[in-house]
Amino acid sequence: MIELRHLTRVYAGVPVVDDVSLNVPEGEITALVGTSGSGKTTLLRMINRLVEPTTGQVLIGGQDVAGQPVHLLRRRIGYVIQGVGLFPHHSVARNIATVPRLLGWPPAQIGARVDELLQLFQLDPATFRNRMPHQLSGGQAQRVGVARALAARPDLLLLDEPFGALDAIGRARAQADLRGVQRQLGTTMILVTHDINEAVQLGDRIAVMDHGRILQHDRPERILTDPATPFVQALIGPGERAFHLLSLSAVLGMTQPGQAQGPAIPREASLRDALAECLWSGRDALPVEGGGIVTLAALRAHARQAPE
Ligand SMILES: Nc1ncnc2c1ncn2[C@@H]1O[C@H](COP(=O)(O)OP(=O)(O)OP(=O)(O)O)[C@@H](O)[C@H]1O
Repeated sequence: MIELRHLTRVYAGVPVVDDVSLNVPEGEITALVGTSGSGKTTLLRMINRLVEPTTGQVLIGGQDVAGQPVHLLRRRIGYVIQGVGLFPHHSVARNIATVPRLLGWPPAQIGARVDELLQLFQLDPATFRNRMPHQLSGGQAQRVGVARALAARPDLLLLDEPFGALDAIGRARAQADLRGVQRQLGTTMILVTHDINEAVQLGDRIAVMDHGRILQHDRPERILTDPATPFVQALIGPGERAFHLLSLSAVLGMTQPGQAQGPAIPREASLRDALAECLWSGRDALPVEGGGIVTLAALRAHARQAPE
């Protein structure tokens, strides 16, 4: 567990992070979302001590980070920023191996870890291991950046707008990869984003920030159906709420017995995808791959459902 206790950072007499207390559970992604200048980056950087708090504490596994040598702390905390910052004169493999080398891992173990991570990010090791950063697309470079941050199995991964520079398709792919890798490795992650869509897609929990304070910290479903303040409601965008809710669940959980016409939808597709397909193809029900159907009526009911 990562505990932020009464964290405050003051610049020129103005608190840009203002008495923030937050518990980040292990093994989950917490998305920190808010408008530009709300203090997200400053809050994130106080966790790995790139910014020192004016007052307050950060505890990781019960230990105050203030008492730990910074270079040791940062080896345990991965950090990914927009634009990646890969070392331009080092190969992909050498970039990913940065922290394991610092830690003195045996070369065979480093090589195996590099290949394992490349595979996790769907980059064929034989093709990508020896490439130089300038030979990668933006999306590939971003994935290598995340792989590098994960190489030495950090306790925590901090991500600051990691996909901000990618186009929509690259971003969707990188988000899906990150989600998959997080599920597989169980790494605790804190993700800063100004994109509520990204927060809903990736966050097991979402913390909404405004003017240096956390306005609401909860499961995405709760944030969507029960926004704590008008600001949170405005950030979600009332017109998008139903679609966000549908994007949180898969077709699999909404499948019912029956027959329907036309092409089938994959079981792992989101309910939002199913709705889009119903509207696009003019169907009231879709067959689901592997059996059963999903109906427009069920989708409509789900989009209005308040969480229990
Ligand atoms: N080193 C600094 N000195 C003075 N002011 C700073 C410093 N770093 C950040 N600030 C100010 O603190 C406020 C919060 O900045 P921060 O970068 O944490 O916000 P953010 O929510 O991450 O914004 P963005 O989404 O635009 O990156 C801003 O008003 C910024 O100008």
